[in-house]
Amino acid sequence: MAKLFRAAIMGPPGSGKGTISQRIAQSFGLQYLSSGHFLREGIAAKTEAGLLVKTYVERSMLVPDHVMTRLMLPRLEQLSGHSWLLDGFPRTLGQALALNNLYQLDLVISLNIPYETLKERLSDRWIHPASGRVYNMGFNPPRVQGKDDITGEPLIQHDDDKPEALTARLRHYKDVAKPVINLYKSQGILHSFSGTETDRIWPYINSLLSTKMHTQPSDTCQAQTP
Ligand SMILES: Nc1nc2c(ncn2[C@@H]2O[C@H](COP(=O)(O)OP(=O)(O)O)[C@@H](O)[C@H]2O)c(=O)[nH]1
Ligand SMILES: Nc1ncnc2c1ncn2[C@@H]1O[C@H](COP(=O)(O)OP(=O)(O)O)[C@@H](O)[C@H]1O
Repeated sequence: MAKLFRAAIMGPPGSGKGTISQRIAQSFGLQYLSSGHFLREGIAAKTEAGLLVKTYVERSMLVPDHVMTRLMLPRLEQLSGHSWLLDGFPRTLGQALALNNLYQLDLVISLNIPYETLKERLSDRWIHPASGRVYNMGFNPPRVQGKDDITGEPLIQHDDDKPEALTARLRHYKDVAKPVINLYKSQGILHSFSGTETDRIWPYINSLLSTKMHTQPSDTCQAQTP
């Protein structure tokens, strides 16, 4: 059997993790798991996990590590036999160490995007809540304004994408992400990308993954894009 490929993508809110993950999933056939989307799905379906995390997610506060690992690690177990890409998990050192005990990641992508760019993008971010598909009125607008391309259902904006919530979110992201980034740097698997446009960063990520996965081919499972 081909060697499985396991990757994670990190970056502040609005840095393009979801956009790039969808491209990676489509191009390379990895299973894509977004922690934020997974949590919101549970909240919408009122599952036990959803009820547990609701107050944290609604206030943009980090869900405690022990809850997060209890939810995410069994999801990864279900993906055994597949190559995967994680977006939004691990977010803290505690989560990274818990993941590390079970899986050795092959690659971590870290996105460095200027603050002004993040602010602009998020004020214009629209989401299809059921699937997690992301739009931006300038960069990738829906075909019909305010409607999801696939289902035609209405798009929404997250409250925590508003500029007043953003500065605190970004500061918090940096503090929490630093030890995680240092861990992956020390393991030699961290690849950082800087810029203001996803379309300019994407060719570099595409080429990195082609090289890495060529020497370490993924399984042939279907991409599961949200
Ligand atoms: N203008 C512009 N918007 C972008 C670019 N890349 C992504 N976006 C949009 O910026 C917003 C944030 O991107 P997203 O992938 O959701 O970021 P995440 O929070 O890191 O997952 C979304 O509305 C995207 O459509 C870009 O290069 N230019
Ligand atoms: N790994 C995680 N650890 C703790 N909380 C998380 C994690 N991933 C997601 N969350 C929760 O879900 C919310 C939404 O996550 P996400 O969609 O990744 O948004 P963002 O990156 O824009 O903050 C976060 O504000 C947080 O409450």
